[in-house]
Amino acid sequence: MSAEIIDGKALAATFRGQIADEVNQFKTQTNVVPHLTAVLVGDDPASAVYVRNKQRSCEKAGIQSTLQRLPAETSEAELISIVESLNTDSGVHGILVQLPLPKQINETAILDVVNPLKDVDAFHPENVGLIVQGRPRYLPCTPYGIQQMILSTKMETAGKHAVILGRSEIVGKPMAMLLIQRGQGADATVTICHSRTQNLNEIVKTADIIIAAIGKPEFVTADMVKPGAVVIDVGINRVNDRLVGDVDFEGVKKVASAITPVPGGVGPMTIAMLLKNTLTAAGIQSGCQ
Ligand SMILES: NC(=O)C1=CN([C@@H]2O[C@H](COP(=O)(O)OP(=O)(O)OC[C@H]3O[C@@H](n4cnc5c(N)ncnc54)[C@H](OP(=O)(O)O)[C@@H]3O)[C@@H](O)[C@H]2O)C=CC1
Ligand SMILES: Nc1nc(=O)c2c([nH]1)NC[C@@H]1CN(c3ccc(C(=O)N[C@@H](CCC(=O)O)C(=O)O)cc3)C=[N+]21
Ligand SMILES: [Mg+2]
Repeated sequence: MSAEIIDGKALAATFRGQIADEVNQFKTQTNVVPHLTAVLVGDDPASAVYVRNKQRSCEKAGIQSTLQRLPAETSEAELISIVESLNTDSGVHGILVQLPLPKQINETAILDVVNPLKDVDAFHPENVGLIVQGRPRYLPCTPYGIQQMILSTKMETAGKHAVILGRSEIVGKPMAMLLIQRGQGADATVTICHSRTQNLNEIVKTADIIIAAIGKPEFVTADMVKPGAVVIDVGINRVNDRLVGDVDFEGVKKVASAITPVPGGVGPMTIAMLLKNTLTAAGIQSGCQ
């Protein structure tokens, strides 16, 4: 038996096509071009991959995209003032500050100053609060994309045990929040594991759905996976100039019922959801929603 490969690249292309149509309609109705500005401080390898693909996808969907590259030595005060000027620039609808930030910059301090209406990552505490309460303004791109991928498998998630590896604000925590909500592609029973978790292998072995987001190449191996589990690989790791996930794909695909590849899995879906959020942001700021 070999797992169904969840083709994130193809699924994302379908979503991007729909979004491009909606962007077109939006432009005709409002004369406004949705505009996303990303800020990249220094150079993180996963961020570099993201930036490249994001720029291209925005262009193809008719969304204007700007990248502000800042040197690794940029101070927290300098970055705050750049974010503040984007906040008040009415031509910019979405602001995305690439994480991780260099050591001298406190990430929370930066995310707190992003205008919540322009926060297409959904990292601002107001947006996080709305997600936790089940009334999201924006859905966090990576978890939202993953939920769409799980939905595409037609697997029932209600009552299933989802084990998330990693507790970051960008993937692990918001993923748990989406999966415990009521409704389609949710209603799961969720466990979050992290670097202090005891008996991690035994916990993972009980999962119907495994979501690996720890940034450790090929950490999840076949012996940790219950036969028939759905395995989502979020990891983006560079190993000898090759992109590998957090899951040992070749081993795990022999026991899982469905699995996402890296590349071509979660990454492209993250970008598709970012485009969707940028269009939503332009709508909110043009009084269309
Ligand atoms: N494809 C996509 O769209 C995206 C991919 N990524 C990728 O996903 C991965 C995770 O990213 P991100 O969430 O930002 O990562 P972080 O580095 O912020 O967090 C990693 C998490 O994994 C936990 N962890 C680390 N080692 C272990 C271990 N041995 N056992 C159990 N838990 C462990 C950490 O625990 P603790 O909290 O205790 O330190 C932490 O909670 C990275 O490879 C990143 O590049 C990220 C975002 C989007
Ligand atoms: N504020 C913020 N928000 C993020 O969502 C965010 C971030 N910072 N920092 C970096 C991580 C990483 N991330 C990726 C998204 C898509 C791909 C992606 O497109 N991956 C392709 C790569 C294809 C290739 O070029 O080889 C794939 O997996 O197929 C990768 C990585 C978003 N992140
Ligand atoms: Mg930092």
